[in-house]
Amino acid sequence: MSTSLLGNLELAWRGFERPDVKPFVYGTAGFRMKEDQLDSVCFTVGTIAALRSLQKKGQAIGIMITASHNRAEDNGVKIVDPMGEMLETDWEAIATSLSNAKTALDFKNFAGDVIDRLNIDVKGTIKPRVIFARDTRPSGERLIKAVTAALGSTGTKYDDCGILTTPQLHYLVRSLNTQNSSNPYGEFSEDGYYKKISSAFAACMQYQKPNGSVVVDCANGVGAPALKKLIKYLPPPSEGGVEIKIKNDDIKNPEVLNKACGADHVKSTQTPPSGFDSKPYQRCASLDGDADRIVYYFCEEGAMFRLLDGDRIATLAASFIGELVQQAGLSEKIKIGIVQTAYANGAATKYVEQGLKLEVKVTPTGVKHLHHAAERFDVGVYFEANGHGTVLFSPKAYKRIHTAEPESPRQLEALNVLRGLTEMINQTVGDALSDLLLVEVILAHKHFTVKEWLSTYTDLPNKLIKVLVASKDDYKTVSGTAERKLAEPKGLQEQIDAEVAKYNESRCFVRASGTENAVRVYGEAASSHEVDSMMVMVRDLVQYRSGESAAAAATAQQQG
Ligand SMILES: CC(=O)N[C@H]1[C@@H](OP(=O)(O)O)O[C@H](CO)[C@@H](O)[C@@H]1O
Ligand SMILES: [Mg+2]
Repeated sequence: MSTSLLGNLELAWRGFERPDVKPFVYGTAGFRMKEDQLDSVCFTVGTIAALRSLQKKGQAIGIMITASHNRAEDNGVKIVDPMGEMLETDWEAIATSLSNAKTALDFKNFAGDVIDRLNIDVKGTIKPRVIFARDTRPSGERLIKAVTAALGSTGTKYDDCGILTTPQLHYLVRSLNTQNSSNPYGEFSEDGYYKKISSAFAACMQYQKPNGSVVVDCANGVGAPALKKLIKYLPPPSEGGVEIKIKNDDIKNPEVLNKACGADHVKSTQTPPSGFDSKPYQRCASLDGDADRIVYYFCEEGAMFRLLDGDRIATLAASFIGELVQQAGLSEKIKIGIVQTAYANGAATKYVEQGLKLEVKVTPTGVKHLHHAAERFDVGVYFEANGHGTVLFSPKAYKRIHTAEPESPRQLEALNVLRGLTEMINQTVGDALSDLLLVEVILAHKHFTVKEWLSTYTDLPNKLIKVLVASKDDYKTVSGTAERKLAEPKGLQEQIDAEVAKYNESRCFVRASGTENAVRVYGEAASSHEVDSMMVMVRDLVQYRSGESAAAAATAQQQG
């Protein structure tokens, strides 16, 4: 083991001592918390990225500093693996342990153990390689210093890629690592990203004209400058391009980041961003603060709000790609599947299975789970209901699409659009900008207005609420149920089942959030009235149980 690497880390750690706060955890969204508590965590992440790169024989690892849809006082940091995917689960646990080291010596010893245990060659000639980027939060600039301190101590070669969206950083990691391969993913630069997706968009749109404009709420986040740059590469409306009208693009004032706007606000409140006064049936979309989520929506006459969420984007994409595959004569060779979580509306699942006749897989919450499940299909469409998702083409499907010989002009057209989609859709992670273009291509090809898109199926009335409990860790789900059944607290699931059975077409489940200190309750039923009443009953059951366990814990403490 390299004593100088560990010695350097030990010394440098002293500048980024762990604050005396509750344990850090690398969760579904990496580390996320108040920005003023993150410096030591960022030092840890720099160290982890360097070790991971060494383990991967010098391939580049990515670090993204963002807290997505949270307000500006929060920040977060996550690690991107070599092909642009999320960090492997085993390393999440390593990152968690290392971030909780209380002294420089602990930090050094733990890092040393990881190096020994995983047989990481720190003495050889391979240099670690890391690239990083951040969103528009002011704290990002300070946190980068903690990252670079660790990268410097480990002799890592690094690039500061500046202010980018999360999916752009994922794109860059994969592009850098495939640069000299037979199948380069794209040019390793921000411009390369815009060039790749805009030229693919133009290829997809060569046969169709867009149907009106789209208004895009950028949540006053990094999506705003990125979308402005992207627009410069897209064909202008006068030449058949889509007219994109940008809203909420104030990145100078951190106060307004994600404030009453953005994809998370729109999805969870089921209302437009505040101050939005679009015409009835105007197509609108909202990005989140780091532009990896997108939802669409519109208002009917009388300001009735209609949401077109991740479930809608998934069904739209799967049906369109299915039609193209069939037109191209490839339906025997390319199987399409959809991946959802338990939060997908039951009507969407039914529509996919019975209307589109496609297979649905349901995974636990968290994009990583969906991504891995989608990789098992030839074409895997995955979206969380909140608008995070993408479409994955397997290497086999990619090859078939790119090498098929068309036998008619109709087949040629379908193949050209499919080929465009394989380049335009971000294959590494959900990407709001690439998904925006995807939806625009599909609506143009299908000649769909938002009204027609909405009419493909009718959502079951639903509600998602958050319940604050004494200890969310008491809530454990039964494995293999995609979090739809509780194993603990004992007996609670039976009580919920008895309650839910009183309502029509009802479904309800309870699980601990992976990102917040709370329990989430999701329910749907035949009418809003039934949903409301069922949710109150289930919430009360959870709260009652939580009160009981808090009281039991207090008694145990007193007795102890
Ligand atoms: C119901 C819901 O929307 N949950 C979100 C939320 O996870 P929780 O584990 O539910 O807190 O944050 C995750 C990370 O952004 C996202 O992947 C997920 O979809
Ligand atoms: Mg996000």
